[in-house]
Amino acid sequence: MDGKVKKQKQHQQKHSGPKAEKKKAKKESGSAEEDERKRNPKAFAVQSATRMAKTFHRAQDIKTRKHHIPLVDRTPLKPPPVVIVVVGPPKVGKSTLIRCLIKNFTRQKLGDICGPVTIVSGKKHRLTFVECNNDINTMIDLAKVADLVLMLIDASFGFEMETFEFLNICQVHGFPRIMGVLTHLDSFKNNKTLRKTKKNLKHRFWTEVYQGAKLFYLSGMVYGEYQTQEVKNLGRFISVMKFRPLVWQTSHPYVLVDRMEDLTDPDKIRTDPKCDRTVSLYGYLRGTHLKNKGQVHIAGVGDFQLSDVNFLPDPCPLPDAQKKRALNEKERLLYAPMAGVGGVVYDKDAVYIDLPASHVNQQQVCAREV
Ligand SMILES: Nc1nc2c(ncn2[C@@H]2O[C@H](COP(=O)(O)OP(=O)(O)OP(=O)(O)O)[C@@H](O)[C@H]2O)c(=O)[nH]1
Repeated sequence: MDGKVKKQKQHQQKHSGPKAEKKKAKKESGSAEEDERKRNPKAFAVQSATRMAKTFHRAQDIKTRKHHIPLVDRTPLKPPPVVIVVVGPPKVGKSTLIRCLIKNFTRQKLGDICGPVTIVSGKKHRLTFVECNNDINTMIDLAKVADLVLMLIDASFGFEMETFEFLNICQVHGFPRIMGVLTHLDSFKNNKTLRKTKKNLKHRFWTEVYQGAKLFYLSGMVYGEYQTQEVKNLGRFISVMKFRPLVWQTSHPYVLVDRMEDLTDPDKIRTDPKCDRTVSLYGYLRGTHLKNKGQVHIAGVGDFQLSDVNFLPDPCPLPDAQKKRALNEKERLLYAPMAGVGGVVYDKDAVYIDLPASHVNQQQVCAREV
């Protein structure tokens, strides 16, 4: 061979003649698919009735899911943080899970979980974690305001009364989104039992919540924390989740108080410990507009009249709009005033800045030098 490759003749499409006309007619009628079905009926026949039923059900499910009555989206441009309530029987791992999720999002370690903890989890997302105590009043209050419920279940024990109680309470004001989390999976030594338990609990959970409800598995602990990858997956799932506003939540103004300040004169309290107190409550306003001087109900306390409503700077602001994918360290904010972290605390008349111990020492040294 002399190295030259002979060029193949290219296919020339016919534009005239009987074949071309036939093709053109076929194209215009658009019955190619019909034709195929006729020509090869076996390929399009139902192979398995079960699979066919499943496909049909799935298609119908997706169709009906779209049939929701459209709701007016009243959320402001910068929506308040999403409320995530962590529920479960005692010692199931609620505090551990919140601590791990906070560490996953903000890279900060929190000691005690006390009151709501708000974090910036993404460019447009903020989350508020609340641990639900196992008394009926807390459950009722939190079921109303929850956007997402993380329902912790001790796999070595199974479902407990607290879980069912909370589920029943949830039905009153509209069901928030519920996600199950199985813990204590490391107590199973036998793989077969573990698989069986997981399956049983999953089906039980589906019966209680809805078919196909998401259930996460936390398969063990490393140095007192859940496995990083599992927590990361759970965090990712939470932060991209979409929430359908519940009717109760969109028709009422409500505040999940994350900080309280007693403004009563200490002298007055000393002389009469049961005197009327003046308190200021802080929190993000959710739902509808809150009227100044209006009547409010404080859960577990009673009905009161507001003396004043004020806007305060956002203690946990979203990052400024910038074109980048992830948050930087400065933007991963954490606000948990009841747990005593967060750095900056806004009061009615003052701003407190928490300085770490090392910082304080440095300043004192500087002052002495001066
Ligand atoms: N082996 C094992 N231990 C766990 C697991 N989850 C939690 N624990 C342990 O269970 C204990 C209780 O965890 P917490 O996070 O304090 O549980 P809690 O639900 O907040 O408890 P209360 O606030 O008292 O209701 C801790 O010592 C954890 O180390 C798990 O998956 N496996």
